[in-house]
Amino acid sequence: MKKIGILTSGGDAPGMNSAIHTLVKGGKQIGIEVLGFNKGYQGLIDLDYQVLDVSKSEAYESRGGTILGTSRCLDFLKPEVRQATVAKVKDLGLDGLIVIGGEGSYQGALALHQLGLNTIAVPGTIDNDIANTDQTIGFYTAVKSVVAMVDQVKTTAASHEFIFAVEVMGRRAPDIAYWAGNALDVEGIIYRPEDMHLEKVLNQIKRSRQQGKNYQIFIVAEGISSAQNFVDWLKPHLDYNIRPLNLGHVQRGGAPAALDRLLAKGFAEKALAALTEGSSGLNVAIKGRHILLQKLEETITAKKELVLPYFF
Ligand SMILES: Nc1ncnc2c1ncn2[C@@H]1O[C@H](COP(=O)(O)OP(=O)(O)OP(=O)(O)O)[C@@H](O)[C@H]1O
Ligand SMILES: O=P(O)(O)OC[C@H]1O[C@](O)(CO)[C@@H](O)[C@@H]1O
Repeated sequence: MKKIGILTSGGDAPGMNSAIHTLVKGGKQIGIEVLGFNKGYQGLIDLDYQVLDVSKSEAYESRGGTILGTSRCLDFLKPEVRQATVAKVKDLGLDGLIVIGGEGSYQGALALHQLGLNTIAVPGTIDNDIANTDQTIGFYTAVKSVVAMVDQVKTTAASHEFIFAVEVMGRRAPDIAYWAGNALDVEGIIYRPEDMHLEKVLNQIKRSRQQGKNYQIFIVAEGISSAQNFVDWLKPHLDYNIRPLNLGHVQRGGAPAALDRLLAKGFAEKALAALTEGSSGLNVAIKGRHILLQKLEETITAKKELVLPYFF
């Protein structure tokens, strides 16, 4: 094996650069050239890449985002585009590819494997929306950011006796809402459709006020409701002021937490070893303290669980 490619796809996630650096450094150590395709699958289609060296990847290793850029590439959804792309990258002499991304990117990685390009996927998304792995790269950092931002809004909430509906990211999975909401002392976490239950929410507010707390926080997973929609729904039934707060893309920013850097390094080492041994159609994952390889086809169809890092 002489030449491999790597790309980041879907939303960026803090820790992607740590994974990239580990792959570049690891590749160098075993004499493999590492091409970084720019802007996700778009770079693969256009053969738009950079030859990565350790001095560059090292400089960005501790930063958020991705030095390769990323995209949501609609062209890659077309089977004929994927087929032509595989032919082109094989002509380029590429022996294999590592895709770092979320659930959608996994679908793309599986398609490439089925077309005969050796491909390994690495879970990189703040959403933690991939089945059969405890965490994805970027998730810890996003939860940490959400907790810090909600802590920050508490003082103004208390001063004005406001209720805040705080919308957090997670299109297909409410993990950020669930973890951050449990880490914080909030009145409610709206992470399932049944949590939009008027009587339950009003009781949560009443109980909190009776206990002497003069502000309330509801964490709302974006897949269930927007902050504004939650406010519009609740406001007619309240005697208190309520405000929407959509935390938005700041959740994807910032430097990766140490745990995300560790995870990224472990994932990248495992993925590189698998690719260089000739494996394909696999993804890396973490279960408990073990980094594992799994079949992409099974991961994509498996049911995603929602769990905290411990059990009560
Ligand atoms: N079914 C599919 N077949 C082939 N490629 C796909 C498929 N679904 C998604 N992709 C490719 O993967 C890209 C990223 O997918 P998507 O936008 O869903 O983000 P993601 O990887 O799930 O990350 P995030 O969780 O951060 O949003 C898409 O833009 C597309 O190029
Ligand atoms: O940046 P975009 O394309 O608006 O995507 C936002 C989506 O990406 C994610 O942040 C995941 O990367 C989701 O939580 C969110 O719904």
